[in-house]
Amino acid sequence: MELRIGVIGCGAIGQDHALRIHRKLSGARIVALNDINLAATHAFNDTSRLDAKVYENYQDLINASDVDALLLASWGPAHADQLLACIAAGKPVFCEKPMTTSAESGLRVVEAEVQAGKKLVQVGFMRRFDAGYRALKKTLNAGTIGDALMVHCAHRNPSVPEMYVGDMCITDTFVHEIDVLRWLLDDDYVSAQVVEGRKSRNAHAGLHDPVMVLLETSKGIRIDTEIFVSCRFGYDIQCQVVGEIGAAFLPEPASVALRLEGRASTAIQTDWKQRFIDAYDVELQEWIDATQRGQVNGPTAWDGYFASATAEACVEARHSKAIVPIRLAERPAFYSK
Ligand SMILES: NC(=O)C1=CN([C@@H]2O[C@H](COP(=O)(O)OP(=O)(O)OC[C@H]3O[C@@H](n4cnc5c(N)ncnc54)[C@H](O)[C@@H]3O)[C@@H](O)[C@H]2O)C=CC1
Ligand SMILES: O=C1[C@@H](O)[C@H](O)[C@@H](O)[C@H](O)[C@H]1O
Repeated sequence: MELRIGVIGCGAIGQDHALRIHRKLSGARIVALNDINLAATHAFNDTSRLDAKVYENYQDLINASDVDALLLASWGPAHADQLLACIAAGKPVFCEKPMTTSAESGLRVVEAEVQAGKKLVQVGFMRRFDAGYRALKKTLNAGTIGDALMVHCAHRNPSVPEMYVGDMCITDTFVHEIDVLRWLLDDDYVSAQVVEGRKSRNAHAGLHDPVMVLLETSKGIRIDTEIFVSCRFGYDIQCQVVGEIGAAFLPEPASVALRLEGRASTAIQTDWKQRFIDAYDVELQEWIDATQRGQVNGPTAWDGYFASATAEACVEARHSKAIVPIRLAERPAFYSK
């Protein structure tokens, strides 16, 4: 039976996800849409020929009897209340990152799910579904480079809009590394430090760019990440794990090598949507399949809470210029691995 999905938040990624479900993936259908921008949602419904029902408020959409599961792609601050409504209705929900914008609201989602007694929430950390990260994890698990000691990462965007300000480099951008490195290393973080360097002339007024985040894990692994969102040259995601006897690198996206006019070159991607396009497909297809089996197979509400709590500690570390311990609530047995 087809999974009937309602989408809440029909902006950039909400539309992308709705279209990939409509055109590319199997086992599901978009039957309902909601967004605070109703006119744009009607226009999207018409131009994409989804033929979905447009709801004026998200509660009615969540409670509709012909909606089996929800896809949340509204702005981060709206996620917590919308997730709590999905859990109250007992419906599975895929929620884009960040799950919540504070540790406190993340914990409320975790507690509501535990109370409901059934895992319903999956968080949109798509890098866990990327073929390159999966290959890297396989290499680490095989012990090929010995135990991991250090990780060097970079998260570079060519530019960001004027509305991207303040600590979004951590809460919106670095949150991907927070999740994927914890999954990759199978380890939790114990402390965070954030260092600001020289500001790039290309960073807009509301932004100090780049910044560096240093994390330490419970096994003592040291992670450094450069976050540089006005780097100009491309959307460049780097991850190098250094082990006792070798180093393992995240594969670069495939690109034809050119020898031309006295130069050898390969292209660097410039658009985050293209860099992880296959990962988004795999992520949502696996979510549809698992939901139909009544399971959650991807990042859970606990992972979402963990990421929000770590991001919060990083923000505190940035402003205090101190090394901040990462303290979490006790993990409920409900989320045991
Ligand atoms: N996994 C990934 O790589 C990516 C994830 N995201 C995440 O997806 C979410 C949406 O991001 P974008 O699509 O880029 O933003 P966007 O601004 O293009 O779209 C957000 C939409 O949500 C709507 N909205 C806001 N509050 C709402 C509410 N209370 N109820 C219903 N609709 C509401 C807005 O009107 C807008 O249409 C964010 O949480 C963002 O961090 C965004 C880009 C990439
Ligand atoms: O989630 C995303 C954006 O919201 C964020 O702004 C970008 O920095 C990330 O690379 C992208 O994956």
